[in-house]
Amino acid sequence: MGMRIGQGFDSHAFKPGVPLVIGGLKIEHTEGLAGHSDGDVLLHAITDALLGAVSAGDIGTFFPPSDPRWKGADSSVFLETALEEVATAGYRIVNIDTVLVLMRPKIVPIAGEMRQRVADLLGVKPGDVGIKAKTPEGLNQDGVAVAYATVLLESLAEPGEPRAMTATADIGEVNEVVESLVVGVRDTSALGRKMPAFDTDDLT
Ligand SMILES: Nc1ccn([C@@H]2O[C@H](COP(=O)(O)O)[C@@H](O)[C@H]2O)c(=O)n1
Ligand SMILES: C[C@@]1(CO)OP(=O)(O)OP(=O)(O)OC[C@H]1O
Repeated sequence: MGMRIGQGFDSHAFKPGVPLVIGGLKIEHTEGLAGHSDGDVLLHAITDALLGAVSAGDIGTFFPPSDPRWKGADSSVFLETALEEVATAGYRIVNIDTVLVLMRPKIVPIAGEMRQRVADLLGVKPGDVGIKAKTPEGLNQDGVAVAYATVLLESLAEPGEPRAMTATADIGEVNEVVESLVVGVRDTSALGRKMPAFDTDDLT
């Protein structure tokens, strides 16, 4: 069975006066994340992990930060495109694991809800989504939220199930091919090459 792995990373600085959105969830907090879009650091990392797994580029190649269409955009739009790329390449998600690195807010109390929301957006079961969080202890990055995502994909074709192959051919063309093969055999002998002689006496 064909498997593919992808990884994604993103970071956004905290900024007062904007809503905090992580993993598609609006979270009650004093600040949000700065960004051209809604700044959803987790969905951006997952989007890149999915695109990377099928070698389809990255979030910026599909949605350049210079394009005004993505100003304030809901990041689930980016995720949808990545999911389409995965499906077009012939894969589906096996599971996804993530790490959020941020000082505040505490993620564990809302991790279950976030897992459900991310699973819904990805079209997978909550049990196939990992949400973990760490503080940026010793990194001097208290004003930043960072996200890492890893995704495992499997081929849509069942193991051992050959891909359907169909072909049509004109009977005239088939006859021509058969004839050319027969002529080819004749030609071989005509070139004077020794043909293996089959003698029943060789069989003991
Ligand atoms: N924003 C965060 C950060 C951490 N947690 C939880 O706290 C645990 C300990 O984190 P350290 O960085 O101090 O090792 C971590 O394992 C999480 O369970 C959190 O919920 N939200
Ligand atoms: C999501 C996009 C969309 O304009 O912009 P941002 O919201 O700034 O997010 P980032 O992860 O910095 O860059 C990727 C961009 O494609």
